[in-house]
Amino acid sequence: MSINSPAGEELSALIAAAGVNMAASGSIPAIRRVAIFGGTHGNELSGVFLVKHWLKHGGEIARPGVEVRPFITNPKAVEKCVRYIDTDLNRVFDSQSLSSDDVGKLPYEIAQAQKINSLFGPKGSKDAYDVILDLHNTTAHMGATLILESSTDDFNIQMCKYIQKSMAPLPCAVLLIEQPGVKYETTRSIAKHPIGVEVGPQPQGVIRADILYIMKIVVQYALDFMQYFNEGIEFPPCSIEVYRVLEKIDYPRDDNGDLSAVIHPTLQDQDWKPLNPGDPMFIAMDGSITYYEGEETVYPTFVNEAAYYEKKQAFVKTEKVTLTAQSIHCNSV
Ligand SMILES: CC(=O)N[C@@H](CC(=O)O)C(=O)O
Ligand SMILES: [Zn+2]
Repeated sequence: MSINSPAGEELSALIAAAGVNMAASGSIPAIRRVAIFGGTHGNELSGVFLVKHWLKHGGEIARPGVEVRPFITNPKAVEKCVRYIDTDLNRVFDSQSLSSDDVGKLPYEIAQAQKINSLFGPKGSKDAYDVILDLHNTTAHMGATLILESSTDDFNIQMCKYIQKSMAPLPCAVLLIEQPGVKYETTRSIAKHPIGVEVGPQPQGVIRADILYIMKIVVQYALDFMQYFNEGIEFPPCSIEVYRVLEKIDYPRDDNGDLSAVIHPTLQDQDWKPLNPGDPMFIAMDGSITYYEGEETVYPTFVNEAAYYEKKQAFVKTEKVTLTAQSIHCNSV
């Protein structure tokens, strides 16, 4: 069938209606500005340590034709080794906080968010950085995890695929936090292609060499991917399995809001493993157990994350889904 035939025209119209642009398919500008954020939470020390290291030894993250800028995003929280001073920096990159002009009276992290947005954004604009890798640690047994905020960013899906292949046989999960109601306005969200790097388990205020090493190689593979992309390598269509966040689950609590049960031992450290209907979730001091009563198997993660007690979150339920990306290549080689 020729593309000029009436049937061909019909087909093109159908393809156009489906939102597929055949001519520009997968053609993306070169990556020119990349930021590596550490200390978004001041007590997650792998990212703080790596960013401080790279501020002195920039050669390790340098890539031809790319500005790679390491940056401590919450210096006061880093100094005090706390998650935040006034409010969680990784929740305040919404348009209202970013435009609030109560200068002088602003909570520290809101002022800091505005400063970061003017240096690396503005969020949603053409001047925003191309990629931001934001480095976090978790007290949960998640291993290496990449956090995606969009299921349709082909560049990021391809980058996740590349990092996963490079890490093997070490696992590298991908968590998709796109769900309305669960999604939050992250520091990295000001970039065109935001990626969270979450590695655990590591206690708050502690650095473990194994966790540090995993975080370091994830960043290096991400930079390698961007370099190959800029050099004109075409990445063929791919698919990745991701864990899509469904909902947060809180601990059982008493009338005062205090915990009345803790994570059950058979769920502790079992991030990414199936939780089936009837499986234990929590156990109280009298030995009574709260069971999972849903109908579907789910995959819990962020199980017993220390920072989430105040957020009323014992773990998040996820489901496994497949994301696909079309082939991508750089349009400015
Ligand atoms: C433990 C931790 O801080 N996790 C991050 C996850 C993310 O960056 O999306 C957060 O809650 O902001
Ligand atoms: Zn964090």
